[in-house]
Amino acid sequence: MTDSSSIRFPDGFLWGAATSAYQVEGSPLADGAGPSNWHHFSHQPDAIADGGTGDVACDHYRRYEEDVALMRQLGLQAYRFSVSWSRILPEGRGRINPAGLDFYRRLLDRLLEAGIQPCATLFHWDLPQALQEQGGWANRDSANWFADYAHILFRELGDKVPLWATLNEPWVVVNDGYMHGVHAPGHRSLDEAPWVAHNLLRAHALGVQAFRADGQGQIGLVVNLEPKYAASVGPDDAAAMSRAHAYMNRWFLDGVMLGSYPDELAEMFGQHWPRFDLADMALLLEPFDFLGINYYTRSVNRDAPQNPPPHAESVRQEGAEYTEMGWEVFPEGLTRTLQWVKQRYGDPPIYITENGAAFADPPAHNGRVADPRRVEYLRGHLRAAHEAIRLGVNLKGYFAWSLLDNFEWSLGYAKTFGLVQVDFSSQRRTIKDSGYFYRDVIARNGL
Ligand SMILES: OC[C@@H]1[C@@H](O)[C@H](O)[C@@H](O)c2[nH]c(CCc3ccccc3)c[n+]21
Repeated sequence: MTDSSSIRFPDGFLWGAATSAYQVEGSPLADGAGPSNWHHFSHQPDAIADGGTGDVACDHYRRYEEDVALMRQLGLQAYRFSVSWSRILPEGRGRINPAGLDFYRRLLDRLLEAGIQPCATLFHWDLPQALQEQGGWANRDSANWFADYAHILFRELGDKVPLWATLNEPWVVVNDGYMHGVHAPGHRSLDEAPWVAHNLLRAHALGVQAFRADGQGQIGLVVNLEPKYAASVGPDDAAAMSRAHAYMNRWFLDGVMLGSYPDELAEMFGQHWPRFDLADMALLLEPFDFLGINYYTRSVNRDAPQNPPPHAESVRQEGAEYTEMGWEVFPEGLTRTLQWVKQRYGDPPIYITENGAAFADPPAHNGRVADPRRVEYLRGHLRAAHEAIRLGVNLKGYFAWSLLDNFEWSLGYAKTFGLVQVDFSSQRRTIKDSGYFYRDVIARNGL
């Protein structure tokens, strides 16, 4: 039963949609670009579920003008995208590739002409392969490599970008790339993971300092958060929930907002947990302007001592609705998560920088794609976001994930999140019903 009462968001609330470079651009080596670690990883046998790679993706590198026209059709006020580091710096540092900068200048000019606010993420997982080969984020120098890259973007593109984010979801880089090995670089190392997390946050802080020196606009950090519940009232499951909460939700935010890491992490990593310099922890506290929160689902946890940290596993909920990712549809978790951030971290300005769902959409028919489950997912989560605003959360905007069906990392192209369907054999775009629903939400500034 959908609640039919109408709701209105505050004046000036920012409505957008999001993508990332490796997932939509294609042409990974065009015009002097260097390979990223995701280019390298996706070409490894069996790395990607359907054997997909980002070689073509949505061909956005060449079709960006058509895609900006789609954004206008949807009435987007903002567009969140990421910059491919290895287009700008083919070897990750040193020599700049002017053609790489020129692509993003063209994209930014089209967006500004269309009255769409660019929101640029500096790093959305695609590290230059040349830097991966020097240890990547496990190398303490990675923070400086990132700061130099950031400085170039602020200098070259800064006058066209009002909203910047340093990193997208450091937790996923650590968990999927260094703990479970299912994302680039495909490592499984309890010794590397804590250092990778730490160097990512050092990079974020040095990036913010570079921004303060010569950036314009606002800069933030984007994290994925998921409220954790206990599968039973027993102490073991409660402890598992607490470990899972520390591991996903508190690790990075405590680092940059409180200057410390949760004690549970040292406990669960044991002798693999390093001793971090106090000077480093002070650097992490470099203040930034907003928090980007990516919300999709919650998880219900039980104790799993045999698992790597956080020694927990999620339990499927009988009778609940799930997306194609196996993620429970749980909009109330968004309200709860936003309230938790407000209370724990001092009421920072927040953007929902990603929210969306993968459902098995039908092929386009007569120029239409019926995706009612995605419409209901978005409706429910927009209501939850509005409830958080009513409860006093300083929520400034919302970006739907994603503008386009795209490359869903290790799952390839089968999982579709787009407001717009992409037929990858023809590259034809078709706005789905959820895209038209979202267009109307933006036009009404509410439901
Ligand atoms: O999975 C959908 C999207 C990705 O396509 C985005 O690139 C990424 O920013 C993103 N993060 C999340 C939530 C965190 C997560 C990512 C991957 C696997 C499990 C959880 C969901 N998504």
